[in-house]
Amino acid sequence: MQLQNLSVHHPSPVLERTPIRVKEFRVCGMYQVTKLLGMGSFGNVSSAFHVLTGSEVAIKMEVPSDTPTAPVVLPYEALVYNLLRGHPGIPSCKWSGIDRGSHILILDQVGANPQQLRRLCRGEFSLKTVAMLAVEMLDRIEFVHSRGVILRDIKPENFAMGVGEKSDMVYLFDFGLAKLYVDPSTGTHIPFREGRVGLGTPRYASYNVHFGRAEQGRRDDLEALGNVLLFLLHGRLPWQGVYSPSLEAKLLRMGEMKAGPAFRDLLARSPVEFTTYFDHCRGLKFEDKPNYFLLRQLFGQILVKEGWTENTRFDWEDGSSHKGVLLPQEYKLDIRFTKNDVSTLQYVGPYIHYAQIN
Ligand SMILES: Nc1ncnc2c1ncn2[C@@H]1O[C@H](COP(=O)(O)OP(=O)(O)OP(=O)(O)O)[C@@H](O)[C@H]1O
Repeated sequence: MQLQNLSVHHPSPVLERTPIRVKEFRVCGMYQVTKLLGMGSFGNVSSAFHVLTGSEVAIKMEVPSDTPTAPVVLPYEALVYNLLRGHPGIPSCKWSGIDRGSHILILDQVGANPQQLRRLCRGEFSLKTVAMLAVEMLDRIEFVHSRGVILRDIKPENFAMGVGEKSDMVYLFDFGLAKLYVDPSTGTHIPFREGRVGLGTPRYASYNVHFGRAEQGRRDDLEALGNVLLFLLHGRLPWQGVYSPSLEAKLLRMGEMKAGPAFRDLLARSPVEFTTYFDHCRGLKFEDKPNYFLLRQLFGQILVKEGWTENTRFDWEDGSSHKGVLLPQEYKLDIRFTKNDVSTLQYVGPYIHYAQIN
């Protein structure tokens, strides 16, 4: 297929769905809410635009429960966004506070998450695509860790491509379960605790989490990312859909699978770099700093093995040139270069700008 023929703005027959309408109203007097983007465990996220500038944002709202002791998450998440302010690939927080009794967080909008993009790509991501995403995701996680924060809920749905001019950027968002692993008053690592089970999303959680070694650290975020990448590569993880009479038993069973032959079989069906990746993560002690560079290198190695070289160059109609990899069908995940370094990813294809939930 002629790359020049790809029209980025062609509407998608697959994704042209009727948007879920929410009653139109304004937040903070200036943001006109238009539609629902998603529902989380703590509230709804809606799309809105600024009535003067027209800029589009995502508004996360949490209505406090009637029970006064019930935890409120959004003000806490706003603090984390402030800590992470200014880094590319983290939505910037434009405002947070209380409006008409609801906790509000106004954020940059993000687009399709890897799960949705995988479905767009006929349910299959190439190894190159997974490796390219891995490099970017590792960078986001390293940044968050560098600010003294661990995520504790790494899952595909918490990553997304940007929208508009930022559609070439992998974003990391949703910091509702994030936690400081560095004590700000002493600068020391938080102590290790045992006993609490099941925080985050069990499908991707590190095996430690299943066995009550639940005070998570940087190693657990990275192990969870490894599980996310295996999921994106294979489309399924062996511990999905295990049956157990109780949640506790199920978590234990999943943990056993992550520590046993089911996991080894999965690694045997995956590039050897994944084994090195998990060996590194699981070899870390609680307080150890992961070697992010080594982990990124592993996926760079996969890209080279897959035949991706810096000389694979595509020239585009608008005069730009970049280097990329063809996905199944007409979809293309692309690495765009700035100066002489791999910097961002971009999906270029007829449907891609319609990949947001609307
Ligand atoms: N900045 C954003 N731009 C676009 N959509 C967003 C944005 N933030 C959240 N969403 C959408 O809303 C959904 C729920 O948001 P989020 O994950 O932040 O909420 P949560 O209550 O923490 O949910 P969860 O139970 O998944 O942890 C997301 O999966 C996504 O579809």
